[in-house]
Amino acid sequence: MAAKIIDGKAIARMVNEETLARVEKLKAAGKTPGLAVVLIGDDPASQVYVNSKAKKCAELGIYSDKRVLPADASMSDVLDLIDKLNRDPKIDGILVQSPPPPQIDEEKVIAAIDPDKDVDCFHERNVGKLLIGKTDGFRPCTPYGVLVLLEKSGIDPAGRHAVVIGRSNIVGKPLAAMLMQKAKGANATVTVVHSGTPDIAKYTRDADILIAAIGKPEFVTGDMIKPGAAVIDVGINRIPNPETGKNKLVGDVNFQEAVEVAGAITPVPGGVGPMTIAILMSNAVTACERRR
Ligand SMILES: NC(=O)C1=CN([C@@H]2O[C@H](COP(=O)(O)OP(=O)(O)OC[C@H]3O[C@@H](n4cnc5c(N)ncnc54)[C@H](OP(=O)(O)O)[C@@H]3O)[C@@H](O)[C@H]2O)C=CC1
Ligand SMILES: Nc1nc(=O)c2c([nH]1)NC[C@@H]1CN(c3ccc(C(=O)N[C@@H](CCC(=O)O)C(=O)O)cc3)C=[N+]21
Repeated sequence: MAAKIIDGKAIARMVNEETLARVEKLKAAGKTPGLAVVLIGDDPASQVYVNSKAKKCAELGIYSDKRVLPADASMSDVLDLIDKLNRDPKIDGILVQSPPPPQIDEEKVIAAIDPDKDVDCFHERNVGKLLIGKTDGFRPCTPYGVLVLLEKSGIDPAGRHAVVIGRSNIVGKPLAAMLMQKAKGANATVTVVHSGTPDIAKYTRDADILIAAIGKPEFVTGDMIKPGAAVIDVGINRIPNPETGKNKLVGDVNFQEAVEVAGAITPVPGGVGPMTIAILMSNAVTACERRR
């Protein structure tokens, strides 16, 4: 039996509607939330993301300030810009598109962002708060997007075995922290597997909720999934499509196989991606509500 398809676009639309109402309330009080998106270099994939963020801002009435620095920008160019944006009263949120070019030390850039404007939730202060369960402010966009997808699909992680493939600072690690969190958290039993794990399938086959965030096209095959499990595919990979000669977008999960085994599954595109943007917008509005 084929799995239920979790519609990330529809759930993102629900989140965006709530965000729009919050924006309207702020505007009625004379406050317009503002988001700065910083892009260093001209990577085409990054440009697509940055433009879709600006477009969503426009749709929701959020002021957006897109700043593009040349690919050979220096560390001090970037830090000067961050400093300006930190002090700009119109700007509530700052996002620096990842990954930056090699001469830029991403860790230092993130550390320079005012934590109250850190809508990605990448700053060590916000990451630390997340880990100790003090999420009174921002939640990281993609991991929180995953939790909202589960919640709105009626899948409660409490007491279930959640297996996360990948341990990056922006997806796997914060997601594992949020899934295991007790108070106001998902209260799941969490296993994290990664490139240092021999026999990954041994763990994934026991997962009630399986989340793939590795950046390897169609890595998760049908035989790695427990029948009836919820499968959340975070991966965004562009691979050549021999039929059209162009690139196509695939996730970290072999959808064709997985859909036959899983109980519920997110597609790529139209799964986690739209949620990431929706939570980012919500965080920008939260930043405005808190700052002003
Ligand atoms: N939909 C969305 O909104 C978003 C999608 N993405 C996508 O999600 C994917 C993951 O992103 P991100 O976390 O940033 O990626 P990173 O490359 O930063 O991290 C990948 C993680 O997967 C692990 N890994 C890589 N290959 C394997 C393997 N063969 N077996 C087991 N583990 C492996 C790595 O292990 P190790 O730690 O040892 O290197 C690492 O922990 C990408 O496709 C990215 O494009 C990312 C952000 C948002
Ligand atoms: N500072 C920073 N913050 C990020 O949040 C961040 C980042 N850097 N660097 C790159 C990753 C990736 N990411 C995505 C956002 C939306 C979609 C998305 O909307 N995807 C659509 C498809 C879009 C397409 O067709 O390319 C979908 O899945 O339906 C995907 C990926 C955010 N990231």
